[in-house]
Amino acid sequence: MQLVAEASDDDDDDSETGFKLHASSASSEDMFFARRASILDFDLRRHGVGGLGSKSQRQLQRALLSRSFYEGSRQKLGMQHERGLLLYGAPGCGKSLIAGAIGKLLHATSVQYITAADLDSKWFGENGQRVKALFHPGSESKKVGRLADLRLVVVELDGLAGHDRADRPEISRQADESALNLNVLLASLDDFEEEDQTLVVGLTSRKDKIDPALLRPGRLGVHIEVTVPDAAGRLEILKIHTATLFSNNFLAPDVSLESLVQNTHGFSGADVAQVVSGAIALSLLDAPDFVRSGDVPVRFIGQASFDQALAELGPCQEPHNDANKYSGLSQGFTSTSDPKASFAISIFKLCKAVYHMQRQSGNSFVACFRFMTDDGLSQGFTFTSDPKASFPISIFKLCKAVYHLQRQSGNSFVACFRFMTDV
Ligand SMILES: Nc1ncnc2c1ncn2[C@@H]1O[C@H](COP(=O)(O)OP(=O)(O)OP(=O)(O)O)[C@@H](O)[C@H]1O
Repeated sequence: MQLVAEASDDDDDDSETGFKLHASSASSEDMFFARRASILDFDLRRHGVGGLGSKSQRQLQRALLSRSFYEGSRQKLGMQHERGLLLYGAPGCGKSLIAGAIGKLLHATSVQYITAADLDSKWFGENGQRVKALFHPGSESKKVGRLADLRLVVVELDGLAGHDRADRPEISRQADESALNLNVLLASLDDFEEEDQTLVVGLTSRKDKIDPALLRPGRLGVHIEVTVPDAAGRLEILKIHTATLFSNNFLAPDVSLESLVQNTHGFSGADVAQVVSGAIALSLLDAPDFVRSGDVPVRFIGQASFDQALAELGPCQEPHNDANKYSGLSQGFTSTSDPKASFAISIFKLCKAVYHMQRQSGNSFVACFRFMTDDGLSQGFTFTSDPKASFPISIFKLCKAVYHLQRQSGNSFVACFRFMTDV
């Protein structure tokens, strides 16, 4: 467990739970006022999160609104707090970042991150008592009259609350521990009193693996999908990650964020951030004297460094999107097969998507495949269609190659397509 946000240095030690309560120097009234202002004027970009669409922002705003009311006013309105939220979606798209941003936006008194490893190593075998205590520190705040205190508990659910391990005897001990921790988590959420000053945010990249019992209203009842950013989202993320370079005048005039947006289709927020940090590092490596002196001239980082960072990251570094996201994209798309569907169905869906895309974009394509095994992604391959061959021949050859690889590697695949209109 890691305590990542603290409102004040003025701490009271809570020896029962082992966690610290932070006395806020602001009055309850000030805290509610600040919280209300940020909820009403909801914009996660201010807290460093780009690309979260207006629908998801609105959903989040609605879920947090009750936190802006004094207890009495909330009860008069008959409004109930959401006890928990679930942020789910592809890795590296900002789930943890959003959880942290929620903490800032709500002026949370503290934010605690808990992973399955924390629970397994520290609390397993203690009947979950300490885990329960972890979820109920809000009552301590109430006892000492800090009515505006709000704790955010962020739980990494992957590896904790899954139900997929249960039928695999070789990992039954892990499954037992997972089940115990899940039960403790469920019990803790159920024990919440209405006025508890704790909000739980669960994070997962595999919502389908989470026990549905955890996801019902009253537990982690609000589900917000955090998707791979679209072009507008990538621009927001690029702006966020280049803001310091920009304000310190380190970007050369030839840097075009729009061209980076065009060339980062299918990239997660983390990939985009990596392009920016890669460009900074590459331009500094080319000028060791500046590194030695620590005196970097203005307009130092040019488009070439960004292009090089992009080339090093590769066109299919992290194929993230799922099969339904292809429509309306002109540059390419990423498809992930449904692990529950047969291979034939998955490849049929993929071909349908490729076919629709091809009608918009021309004949030639580059396809990059990776196959998923239990251990993660196997190597996969890249396929470039022959510009002289007809589209059906090309897609047939691709399917044949995919079929052969699939026989060696299992059922599921991740495919990343790009269409070349001008070849
Ligand atoms: N939407 C975004 N806006 C701005 N930066 C982002 C965004 N998404 C990712 N990043 C960058 O990538 C980093 C990693 O993102 P984060 O850890 O929040 O992803 P995640 O979805 O929680 O990933 P995982 O599921 O692998 O834990 C962030 O610290 C940030 O630098």
